[in-house]
Amino acid sequence: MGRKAKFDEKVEKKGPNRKGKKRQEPVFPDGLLKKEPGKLSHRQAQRAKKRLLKKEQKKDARKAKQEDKKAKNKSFNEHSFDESDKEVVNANKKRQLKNDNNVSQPKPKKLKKAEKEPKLQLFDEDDEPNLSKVDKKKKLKSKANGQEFKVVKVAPESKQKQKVNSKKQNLHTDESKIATKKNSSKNVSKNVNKKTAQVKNIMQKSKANQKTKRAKTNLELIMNPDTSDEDEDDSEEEGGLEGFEIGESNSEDDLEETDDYLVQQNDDEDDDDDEDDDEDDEDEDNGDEDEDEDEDEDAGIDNDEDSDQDSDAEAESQDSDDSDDGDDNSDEDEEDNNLLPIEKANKRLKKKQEKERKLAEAEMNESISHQQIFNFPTEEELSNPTNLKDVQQRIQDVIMVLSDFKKLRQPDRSRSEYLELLKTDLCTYFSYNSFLMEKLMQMFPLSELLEFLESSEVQRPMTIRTNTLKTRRRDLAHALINRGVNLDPIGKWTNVGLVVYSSQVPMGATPEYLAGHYILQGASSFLPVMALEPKINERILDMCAAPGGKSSHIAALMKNTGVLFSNDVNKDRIKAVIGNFHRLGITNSVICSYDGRKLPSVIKGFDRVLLDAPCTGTGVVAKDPSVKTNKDEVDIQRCCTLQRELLLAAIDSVNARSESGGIIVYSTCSILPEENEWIVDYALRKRDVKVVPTGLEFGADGFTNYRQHRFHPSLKLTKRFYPHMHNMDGFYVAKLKKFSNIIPKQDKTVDEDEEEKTE
Ligand SMILES: C[S@@+](CC[C@H](N)C(=O)[O-])C[C@H]1O[C@@H](n2cnc3c(N)ncnc32)[C@H](O)[C@@H]1O
Repeated sequence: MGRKAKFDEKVEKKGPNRKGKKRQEPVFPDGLLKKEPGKLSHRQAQRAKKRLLKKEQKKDARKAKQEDKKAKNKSFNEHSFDESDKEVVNANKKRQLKNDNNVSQPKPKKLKKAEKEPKLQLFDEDDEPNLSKVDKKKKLKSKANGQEFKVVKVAPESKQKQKVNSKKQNLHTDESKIATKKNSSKNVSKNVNKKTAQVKNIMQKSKANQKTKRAKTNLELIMNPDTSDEDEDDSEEEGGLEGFEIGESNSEDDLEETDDYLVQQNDDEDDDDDEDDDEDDEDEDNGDEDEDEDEDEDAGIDNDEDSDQDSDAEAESQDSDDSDDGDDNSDEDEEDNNLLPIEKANKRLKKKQEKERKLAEAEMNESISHQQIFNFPTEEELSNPTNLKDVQQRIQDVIMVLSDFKKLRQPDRSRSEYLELLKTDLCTYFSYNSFLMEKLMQMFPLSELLEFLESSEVQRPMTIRTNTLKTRRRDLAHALINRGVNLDPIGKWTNVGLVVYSSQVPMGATPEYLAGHYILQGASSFLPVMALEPKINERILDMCAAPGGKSSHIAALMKNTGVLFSNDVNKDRIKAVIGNFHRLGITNSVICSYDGRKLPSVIKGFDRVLLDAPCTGTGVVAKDPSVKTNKDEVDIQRCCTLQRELLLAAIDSVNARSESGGIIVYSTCSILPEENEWIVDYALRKRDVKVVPTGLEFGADGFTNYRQHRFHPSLKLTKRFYPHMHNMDGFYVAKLKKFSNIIPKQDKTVDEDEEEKTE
């Protein structure tokens, strides 16, 4: 229950409406209600008085300044001014004074400069060769300060007002800015000679320009009579009127030319960069005149300048690599003062892009010209050891020549000579023996060969496989992360693999490892077992199992059911299988040590067989760099023969009538076709088997053509994996399905042919 408010008429009601109702009509003194029109209140009168006073002071100061300046410039002006035009003329003089600052001692100096045209063209380089860009910028700033310092004394205004006026002035000059920008891009590419010609033109045009300039001044004054001289500085810096001050005329002219002139002027602006420089130079001279200027005003301007300098400095730091642009930049910086920050940034970005484009072009041209002059090394040069950098360069050069052999070859050199030179250099650079390098050169296009060789130098990322007999990947990952292991799933293609980026503990000694929750295994080693697709309760043979990585994976997929025969001819290596199986909790296996070739005579009838055959290991050179140098033709031949025999034995061990299987997977960690497609192609001819898809979702297709050899088209279904393509060890996987247990009659001549082929 809420409490009821007690009504009391004496208590004043609250709330806007009630209050409004109750409030009496306001009573004002007579003076306020019956105010005489035009009569100001005391306060208003005071303000007006103040304003008037201030205006008077300003006017006086301006006049004093103008007179002072007039006196100074009298000697340079041929025309006298009418007293009746004093106001306008004074304003014109203000502008003229500023312009005069740009062209110190205007007429004589400028004429002198104009006479020395070549010097004008190379202002910064010739006159100030030792000035860095920063120095030049500083100098420009000091010039700018000088100008504004003087100007402020003529028309003292508060900093705020100056800013407002400056904005007004900017608006006023927007038209000219647009014209300038439209034309500046066209004009950037005009060369220094043109500028010289323009200086001459300037001399000729000066009279007309002077008229127009003054007309513009008048227009500005009409539109914005309070505009400070600082604003005028801005507009003139932008409009680039300086180049036209050489003319002598100060006479009053029509305003009609103004707009046209402004566009014309802006057209010319960029071309007159060097002239601007000269005038800046002269400004500096003028700066001396202004040293006695008003300190306060100067400080105000300086603050503005500081902010400009800050933004300039920032822009400069962004664009520091443009520092060699020298005088062009200085001019543009000055011009940039009138641009919005975004416009400045855009301008600089464009400039930078243009510079980068030119650099790239130059680099390309250099590279082409370098290539064009690539000389085949002499015998002496070849026999003398060169440094690796030179070898690397020569590799690139030769690859370039071979890529456009007709055009870039040396007429007296054959393609095979270039290839031989390339092989020698590749062997030197990557430390391969000549035989293996030749094999690789036969396999890959040259550009890909380089990629392969380079990636084969890099260790693959460490990967582990979760032992699903003991744990789940998520739990394992959690446990390892808690131990400071930085890891991720390998990829979508496996749900048991983890890639280890870094670890605070040795990955082969964590409690999880010792407990058998995972095994260290390269990602490529997952692939043959995935292709095998072991099923529970099957009889599976791993013919070459040691040290047991793939075998344990098979056991895990069989979920410790059925029987897994893990065989390896090497009894020492078999010990590693035993150790691993104990650790991983594998209980469905028989570990044996037979020569795989003889196994079918001992045991057969398997649902599936994995033959992870002994090979040259050309896919794992990052792991075992000795492969690069210690494998020769004999090794390959020996491997191939063994691989052929082992594969036939593997096929013979499988029961073609297996309900769930009849599958053979052949794999190697070699990328040589002799050890892969060649072997499978042989088996296709020897046994009643067919190549079936591996079921692996990635990998390059197996070869069907290799040099002069043609393999069965189904070999396309086999898969190749490369370090440079898949970021894993080089690997080969083929999956076969056996259709009959009948072994076709042996044809000895075919075997002999095969051996000849290998040779
Ligand atoms: C590439 S390794 C096998 C690696 C194994 N699959 C694994 O994942 O840990 C090749 C193995 O074949 C074995 N081997 C070589 N000749 C053999 C043969 N005639 N019979 C059986 N095994 C053989 C080697 O001892 C070697 O352990």
